[in-house]
Amino acid sequence: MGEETHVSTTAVSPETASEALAALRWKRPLVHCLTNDVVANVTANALLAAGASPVMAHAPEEAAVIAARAGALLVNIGTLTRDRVEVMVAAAEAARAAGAPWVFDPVGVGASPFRQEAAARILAIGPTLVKGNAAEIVTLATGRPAGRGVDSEEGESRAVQDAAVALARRLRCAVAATGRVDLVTDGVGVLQVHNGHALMGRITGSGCAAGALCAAVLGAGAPALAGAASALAYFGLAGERAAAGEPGPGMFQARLLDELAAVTPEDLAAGARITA
Ligand SMILES: Nc1ncnc2c1ncn2[C@@H]1O[C@H](COP(=O)(O)OP(=O)(O)OP(=O)(O)O)[C@@H](O)[C@H]1O
Ligand SMILES: Cc1ncsc1CCO
Ligand SMILES: [Mg+2]
Repeated sequence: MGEETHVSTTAVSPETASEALAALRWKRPLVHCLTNDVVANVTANALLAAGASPVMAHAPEEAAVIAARAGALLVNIGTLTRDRVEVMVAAAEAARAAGAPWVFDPVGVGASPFRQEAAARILAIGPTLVKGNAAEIVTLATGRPAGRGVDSEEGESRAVQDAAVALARRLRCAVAATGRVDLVTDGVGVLQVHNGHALMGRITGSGCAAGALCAAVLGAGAPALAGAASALAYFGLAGERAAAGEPGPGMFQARLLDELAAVTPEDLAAGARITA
């Protein structure tokens, strides 16, 4: 992947992010989450605090029906089982057939061949956005496991950006790689989201909530690239505000929910830091 891959023409203004948040609050999209056992509660609370409407529904009898009726679907493989893979495939196919956006979060994809094979099956259905931490995006792009367990050890590097761009081109979808700076690409343009705080990396489920918030913003009608960058800027700004006074991880998680509810579209217009 050469130097020509970074095209700096895909600017997203703070006003775009602000409008995306206003649309989310106005439309209150139903977000169907097929997510992991660790983060289901905090994900539902994050969506509610943001202004969306969460529903968690894993049963094979109903998952596809609900996915087809929802504003957006989130597929997160954090605590995968063989049965869940089948449910995820059926729900993703239903969302795609209904024309609803769906987000894939490849949690810990490098941890086992089982996860890698499941991810490949799910990706073949054609997500709107793939959102992972840097290690997960590098694993999907190269086929070689990076990172350990569900945590990223991948630094910010040109390699991460090249991996995200290559993956977006191959899948023909948007890709977001989170970390201290989040990278979002559609395979042509690359956006960097500078909002966030180191405490976000010290609580479980911040990446999972980020994926759910991306799904909510896309479910409210935003296009994939600008929508994902807007959602990550919003989440990062809430994290910055929650970190004021340096709380411990427990208080930080509670304050993060409070700030997801408190941040207004005007706050986001003033505080979003997105560069092309
Ligand atoms: N050092 C940091 N500085 C600023 N923001 C951060 C930092 N670390 C993580 N974040 C933010 O936290 C969110 C989650 O990113 P991260 O890459 O830690 O996800 P993850 O590894 O998938 O998390 P998890 O598996 O715990 O859910 C993103 O919105 C990211 O911008
Ligand atoms: C800790 C953990 N293990 C599987 S999923 C998960 C939540 C973070 O993604
Ligand atoms: Mg994650």
